[in-house]
Amino acid sequence: MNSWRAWTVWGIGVFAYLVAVVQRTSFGVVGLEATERFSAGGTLLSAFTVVQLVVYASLQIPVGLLVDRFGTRIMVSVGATFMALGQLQIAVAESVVTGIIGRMLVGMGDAMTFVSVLRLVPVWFEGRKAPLLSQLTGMIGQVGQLVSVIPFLALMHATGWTQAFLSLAALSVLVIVVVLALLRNAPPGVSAPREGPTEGTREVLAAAWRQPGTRLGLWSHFTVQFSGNVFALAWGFPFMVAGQGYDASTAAGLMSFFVAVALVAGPPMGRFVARHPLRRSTLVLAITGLTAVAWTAVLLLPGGAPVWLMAILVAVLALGGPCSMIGFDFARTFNPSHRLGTATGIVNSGGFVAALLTMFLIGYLLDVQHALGLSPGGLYSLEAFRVALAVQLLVMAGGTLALLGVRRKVRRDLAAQNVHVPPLREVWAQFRSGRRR
Ligand SMILES: NCCCC[C@H](N)C(=O)NCC(=O)O
Repeated sequence: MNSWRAWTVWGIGVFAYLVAVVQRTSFGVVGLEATERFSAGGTLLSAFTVVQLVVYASLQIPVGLLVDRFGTRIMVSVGATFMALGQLQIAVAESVVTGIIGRMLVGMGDAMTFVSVLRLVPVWFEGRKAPLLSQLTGMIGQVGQLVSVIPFLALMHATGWTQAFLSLAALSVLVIVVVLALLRNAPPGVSAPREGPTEGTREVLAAAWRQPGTRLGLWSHFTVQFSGNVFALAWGFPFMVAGQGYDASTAAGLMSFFVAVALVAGPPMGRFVARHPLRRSTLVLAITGLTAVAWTAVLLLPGGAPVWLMAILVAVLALGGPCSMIGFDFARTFNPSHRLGTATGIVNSGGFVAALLTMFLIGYLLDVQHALGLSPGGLYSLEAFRVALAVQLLVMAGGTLALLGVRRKVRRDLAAQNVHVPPLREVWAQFRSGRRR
């Protein structure tokens, strides 16, 4: 454990995840070229993203079950195969239907990667390192977005659509080769997933779900991550440009700021979680509260939000990504290792289901206001956005209530094992008397 071999295995897993993020985000950065190639407008193009996300979210639990049975090596190489085939398909696709099939294949492969890679951490490293390494996995993977925005876009402009997507397919082939050659599910002598207790699929799923810690992870991921996803993947750009009237370069700058904050916030959050495991859900609630306050300020300010206020909102939204990794920490610490993939899959479905639901509700509310003549400024007017985006507060409130309910159950179970979580006011009083002394 913690040997150079562990670091090599983890490094390969992280590389596979980074490549999955490149594949996931590659289509989004070539919107203009895609509009031309598929002769499709904005709504049809957004179908590519939505279909990909639906496939990704719906496969999380099956993938979790499969990784517990077959292990990371097989799942990541099968995932990379799907992504290579998907990008190959996109490279030659000329119609919307064939393009969407390509994105579905990419979504399938992408779905198999993160949950499988995260499973390597507790198997190859000692427990204290796990929160930080999980954060680093998520954080380094996000660099894949930058690979899409900079070298991939440059390649697209230099060589054209087909060559650029063929190169991405080749990148996933490289992942298959490296993973099959060097990645191992577990260190020698440690039981690999399929050698664990042989529970049936239904038993594993039921046991992972019955564990309140898994549900605490699910609701944490659900509540704190979705708003950032909705902003970055769907409505942030139209809201800033069409709703607030920012120019496109300011909006693009704020999007880059989002990625930068998400990258920087990971390690401190990992260290906080390692030091204060009993305060994990409090951190989730605090970031959710900040998100709600920031959205309320941006949506209520008469005459639109100044750029500095939007930057604060963007920074808070970006914290949601690393903070959502706490959900996986709950899955890891409350489940035995042979059920970890399943529990992680359950948790990971939370944020993405919430994001899809909210993206849909926002689009629906914009359409309804327009159809009823309630948005005279147009479909994407600031007034229409104020109402539509406010629906996020309801989704956040629902997630928070569910989180608080299951947290009570988790704390009761902990108390039965003699682990008591001191109330925050007690911790604060101790902290103050310590400082005075
Ligand atoms: N530093 C932000 C990492 C966010 C990771 C995120 N919480 C997540 O759920 N990722 C799943 C995936 O497949 O990317």
